[in-house]
Amino acid sequence: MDKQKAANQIKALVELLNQYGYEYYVLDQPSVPDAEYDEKLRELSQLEQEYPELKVDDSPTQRVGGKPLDAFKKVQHNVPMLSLGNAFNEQDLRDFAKRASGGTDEPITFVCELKIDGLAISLTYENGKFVRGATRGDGTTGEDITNNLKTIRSIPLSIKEKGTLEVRGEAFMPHKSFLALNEAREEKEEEPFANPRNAAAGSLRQLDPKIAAKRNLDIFLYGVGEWDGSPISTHSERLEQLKQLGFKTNPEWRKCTNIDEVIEYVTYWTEERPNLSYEIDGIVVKVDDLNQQEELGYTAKSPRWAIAYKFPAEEAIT
Ligand SMILES: NC(=O)c1cc2c(N)ncc(C(N)=O)c2s1
Repeated sequence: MDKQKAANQIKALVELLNQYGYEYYVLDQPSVPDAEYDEKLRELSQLEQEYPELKVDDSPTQRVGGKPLDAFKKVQHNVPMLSLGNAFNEQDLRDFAKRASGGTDEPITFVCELKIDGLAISLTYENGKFVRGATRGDGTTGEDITNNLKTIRSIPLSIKEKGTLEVRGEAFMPHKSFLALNEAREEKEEEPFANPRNAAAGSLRQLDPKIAAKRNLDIFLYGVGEWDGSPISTHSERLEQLKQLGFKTNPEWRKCTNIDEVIEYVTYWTEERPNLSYEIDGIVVKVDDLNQQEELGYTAKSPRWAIAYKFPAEEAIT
């Protein structure tokens, strides 16, 4: 095959395989059997071996790349990644809603989302390419873990969005991956991880991306940092936008037109939580309207327009 033909074939295979990967890892609705995916991946790897200079950054063969690092570089978050104030009971939630309405009884629309028990991360895309992934760190300075995040199959290596876009979410280890990992560790007489959150954090702190790649991590995106994207007026529109851009968002979010509906949602998920395939440690409640969020602003370290309801700590099953 001549070089131009190889370049066209590589481009077509990368696009096709990324679409297959999106269907499988983001939508959980594969359109082709695994064998077909594997066959196309083999064809792409062979072409890239024959023409290494034709490799492109968003090729699925580049997910587990990079040599082990000596250390992680520090990175600055231009838009700080803030922590959330906590609520521990119904009254705390009602007090939050009262403050959010400025003490009036004017009804406020909230968005409730599951609080994923993982590691807060930031993903930056430039001209559609995934260029940097970082931990939250202390909110203003995090660590560059790009090579490890590239191994998470539900993170797109390219999106159809020009300019700079920074999205934020939670990387986590699904229950199934956690149980398998601890079983393997016990067989090797290694210390098991105490919980999926520690396992996810430990995996993303690996200096060798080949180890992170084996940990079957996943991610849900739920917000943006730096983005001059199309103007929208609510957080719920933001969640829809993230989904349209090809990001994996958690499907259980719900718009609540008053605090009673928020409490209903919290009650439902307190019961339903054990049936999820991943760990959650609470519910995040946000004011939906972005102008109202701006009016409410921030305390020194948290937004006034959001709160994290924390589930009561589970008694350790002895
Ligand atoms: N610290 C934070 O701001 C957040 C932390 C989390 C989390 N662990 N899970 C979900 C959300 C969400 N859907 O907004 C947030 S927001």
